[in-house]
Amino acid sequence: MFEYQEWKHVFKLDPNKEITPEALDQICESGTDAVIVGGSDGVTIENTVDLLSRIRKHTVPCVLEISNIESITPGFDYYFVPSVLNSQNPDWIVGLHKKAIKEYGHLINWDELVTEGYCIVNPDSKAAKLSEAEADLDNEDVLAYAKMAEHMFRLPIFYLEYSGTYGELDLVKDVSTVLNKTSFFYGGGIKDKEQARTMAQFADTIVVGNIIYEDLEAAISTVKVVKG
Ligand SMILES: CC(C)=CCC/C(C)=C/CC/C(C)=C/CC/C(C)=C/CC/C(C)=C/CC/C(C)=C/CC/C(C)=C/COP(=O)(O)OP(=O)(O)O
Ligand SMILES: O=P(O)(O)OC[C@@H](O)CO
Ligand SMILES: [Mg+2]
Repeated sequence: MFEYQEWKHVFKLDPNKEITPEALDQICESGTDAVIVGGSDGVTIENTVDLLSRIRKHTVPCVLEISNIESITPGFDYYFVPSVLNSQNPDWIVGLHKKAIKEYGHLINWDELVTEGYCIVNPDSKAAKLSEAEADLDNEDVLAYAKMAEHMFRLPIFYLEYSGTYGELDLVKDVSTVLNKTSFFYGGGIKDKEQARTMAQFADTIVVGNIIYEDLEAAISTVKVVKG
């Protein structure tokens, strides 16, 4: 399956973290719909190309989630570009994007570029700090961002980012009811199959990240409950 709108489960691998060849084989052959390569710090062209070349031994679709201009490299199936809707600094919403497009616009295959409307709701996460997100939001704020993503900006993806901590189910449920055309990605704190199953009831796609590096077996177990 290649179309990201159909993905139910994805793993996010951090180029700045070590993963053994055996663990990477298990992730890529797990039955997940795709592997996203991305992280908020220490992402370089070297560790990105290294991880891409290792993942490419497998057939799983592979996405670069761009966190800085310097580590963009050809060879991914898609380029996911975050725009942090709740950032207080326009650089993280459109500013860095304008700079990148001015410089590399002629190289962009627009069919491979997919914009993610990020709403970062864990104020302690690295991503929130880096992108200067106003993350202490109430549920109505988050729902407003979700509606904005779909109806105003017509973004392909709304990404509710709890990075590092498990989210509030009622909010995830409510977000799912306001999104129809925009795909709803949920990420943050999924550590076992029960948590994966719960969030996958409401999100179109769940993103499993850090647990890969803490408990590989638990990470792998999140695939089957979501994909069947
Ligand atoms: C040659 C070639 C292939 C050309 C292609 C050209 C192309 C695709 C150009 C792209 C143009 C473009 C629009 C680029 C955007 C540039 C850019 C830098 C945008 C900013 C992105 C952004 C807002 C980043 C903020 C941080 C963020 C939201 C990162 C996402 C990843 C994330 C949340 C990871 C989780 O954090 P983690 O590191 O795992 O944290 P822990 O360590 O705590 O777990
Ligand atoms: O690492 P975790 O907490 O699983 O979060 C996944 C992803 O949303 C991070 O960008
Ligand atoms: Mg992480």
